[in-house]
Amino acid sequence: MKEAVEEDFPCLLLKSDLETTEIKWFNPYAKSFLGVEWTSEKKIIDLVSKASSIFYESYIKPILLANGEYLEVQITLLSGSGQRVPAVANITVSGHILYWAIYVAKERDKLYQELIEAKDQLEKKTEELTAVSRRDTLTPLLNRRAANDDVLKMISQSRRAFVPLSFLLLDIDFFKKINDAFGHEEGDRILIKLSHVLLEQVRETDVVARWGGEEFLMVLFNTDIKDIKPFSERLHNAISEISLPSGKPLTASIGGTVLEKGDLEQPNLIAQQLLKADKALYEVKANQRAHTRIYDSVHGIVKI
Ligand SMILES: Nc1nc2c(ncn2[C@@H]2O[C@H](COP(=O)(O)OP(=O)(O)OP(=O)(O)O)[C@@H](O)[C@H]2O)c(=O)[nH]1
Repeated sequence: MKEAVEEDFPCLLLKSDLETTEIKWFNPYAKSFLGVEWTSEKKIIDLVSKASSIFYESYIKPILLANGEYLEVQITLLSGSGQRVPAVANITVSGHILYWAIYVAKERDKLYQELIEAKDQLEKKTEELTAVSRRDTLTPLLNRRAANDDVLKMISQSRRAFVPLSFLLLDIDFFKKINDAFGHEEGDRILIKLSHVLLEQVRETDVVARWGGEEFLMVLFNTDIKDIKPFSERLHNAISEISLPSGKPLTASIGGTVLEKGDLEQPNLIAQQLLKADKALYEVKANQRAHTRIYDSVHGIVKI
């Protein structure tokens, strides 16, 4: 076997002056990689990027003076064609001469880049999957489980600094008749249109979900009984803008309740609030429909 000679080492080997950074010697690999001829004026700072040369002065040099070596330093080389090439250097110092062993880290950086991209894509996919798993299958609204999670967050926020939360259950009037008269597909289209109307009427901090078939849950943040009245009027008006194929307006009934400070200590808080809202909804359905009623712990069920 032939003896190893300078030409055989697949890394850049250099000797340079600690202070002036003048290159005293480099191996043939460095020569062909950098595309430069050796001249006594060549300096390390001519072979690396501007950032690396600043890094050399402010960081590499002091560490070499203190420790006598600096291993696995990341630098950017400038190749003969002016390309920026990531590299890793091991440097030792003897007297005022630095000994550099630099290996090109293009592949490692490519791999690292690919790993970062794969991680980004995974995170994006996870976000997409989470969004899909939170959404109702027909409408753009949250499904029941996601709404439950979000309302629990609203409640814990309210525990930290109390804000009233209004729970409203909305149920389309005579939806069975709509399905029967115009078909299930038309029924689905109405559910979607209504969902958009609900989303338009609430604030970003509110929760709107399809709670079941033709029943929807809205939890309005920082909203008490006096705020529900104008909201409910606006909402009933907006819903009536949805026309059925017969030309008649769509209507819905709403039953609600407001979470009060004292309620926060109760167990099964969401279920408790929904029971109250449901009682109010039952009253609307049993009477005029197309209106809102609120269950209030002091007054019982009140018309809005
Ligand atoms: N098109 C469609 N219909 C649905 C969907 N989910 C539930 N429904 C229908 O909604 C109707 C609900 O009927 P009911 O519970 O009797 O209520 P309603 O006819 O609206 O009567 P009131 O609530 O008393 O005004 C049923 O016919 C269900 O089949 C859905 O995803 N798409």
